[in-house]
Amino acid sequence: MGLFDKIFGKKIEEQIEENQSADIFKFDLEDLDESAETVALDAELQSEVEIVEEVSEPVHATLDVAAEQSIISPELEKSVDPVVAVPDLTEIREVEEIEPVVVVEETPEEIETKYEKSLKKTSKSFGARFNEFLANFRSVDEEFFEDLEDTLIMSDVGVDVATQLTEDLRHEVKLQNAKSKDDVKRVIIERMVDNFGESGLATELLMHDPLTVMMFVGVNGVGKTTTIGKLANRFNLQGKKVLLAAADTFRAGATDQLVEWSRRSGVEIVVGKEKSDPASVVFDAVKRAQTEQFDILLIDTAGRLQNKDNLMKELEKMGKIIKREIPDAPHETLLALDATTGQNAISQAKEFSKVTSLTGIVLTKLDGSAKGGIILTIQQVLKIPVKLVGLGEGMTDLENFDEALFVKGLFQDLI
Ligand SMILES: Nc1nc2c(ncn2[C@@H]2O[C@H](COP(=O)(O)OP(=O)(O)OP(=O)(O)O)[C@@H](O)[C@H]2O)c(=O)[nH]1
Repeated sequence: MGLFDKIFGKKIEEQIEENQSADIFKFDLEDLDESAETVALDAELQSEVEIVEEVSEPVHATLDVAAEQSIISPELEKSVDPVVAVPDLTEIREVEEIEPVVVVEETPEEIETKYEKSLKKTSKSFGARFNEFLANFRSVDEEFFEDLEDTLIMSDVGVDVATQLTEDLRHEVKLQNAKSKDDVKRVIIERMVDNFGESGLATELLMHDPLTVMMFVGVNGVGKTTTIGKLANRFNLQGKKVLLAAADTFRAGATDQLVEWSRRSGVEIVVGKEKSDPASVVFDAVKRAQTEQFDILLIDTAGRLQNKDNLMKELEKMGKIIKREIPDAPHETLLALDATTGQNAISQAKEFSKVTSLTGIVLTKLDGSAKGGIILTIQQVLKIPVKLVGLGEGMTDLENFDEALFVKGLFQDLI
């Protein structure tokens, strides 16, 4: 049974044979394979990593809950160089000291309503385009399919997916002998929904015992820090011991922002001095997470696509440091993408895929976007599962990605 049947519960005609030509996926994931260049880089990084281990006692601090001032304490400000040994300022906050967070368990209905509300803009623009297209419907001819392809492209489905879908629909419309406007509309939506459901990608976050390490990557401003804050809060409410690592030491203010989220969600954080080596923050955080038996470590990173080589080196270095302690970690490397950027998000995903192996996508700002249709492209073209969606700026506005709720929110005005 296709996703369409599962969601909308209506009987559909027999599906045409699944069209699975591998070459519809223009994005070639073999770019991810380790190249000779990467291996050479490893050797180079190896020596850097050693320095981190031997020389650097990473600078870290835990926010004093009461303190309103900067997270960098006076002692830390005085320390000359993060590579030179500095006093260990880390302290673990007692759970009692942490600000109480109101626990509100969401019902499935509430989650569904959230999806619906967040997808309003997308489904409105989707619906409007399709209704306009169908209003011009005369007959199923070549012009019809050309217009359909244009409509799909304008709906942020992406050129490759639009072309493939149109091709599928040519067969399907014939097969189902769809002639009337309603028949055609129905076939189009069925095919789109079922195509989506056929991705077969696992959308759940991968959790590991005793420690789950999740690394967040993405360009500036897409919502990494906010997502980490929301997730930290969620895990904390589930009774998990959560540690944050502020490994974006490049952008002034990035650490402060994450510290604020740690305070709001009531979890601990490891921070580095501004411009210190992000890998040393990661190293320290992993060590602490292990020795102090944290359940989850969430790592925030800097995203500077304008400098791909540096980004690659930095992510590789962090990856090596994590793997040295925990060979199968990071268990998740999640790319945050801003839904409002539409197809640009796809280009970002392709670029990041080249520098690091992604396990999933967090699609943020779905609530402010009319371009939620890009989820269809992300899953079909990139073959990377969307695992989380950001549905607002609030602490609880993060949901696991649910295909059925998404599709329902996207298409229900058209059914
Ligand atoms: N409406 C909406 N806003 C969001 C969502 N997620 C994040 N934002 C907002 O997006 C802005 C940027 O979010 P950040 O979390 O700072 O982004 P970032 O990727 O960490 O950015 P850098 O720290 O600069 O790398 C903030 O104003 C957030 O409140 C979301 O799901 N919905």
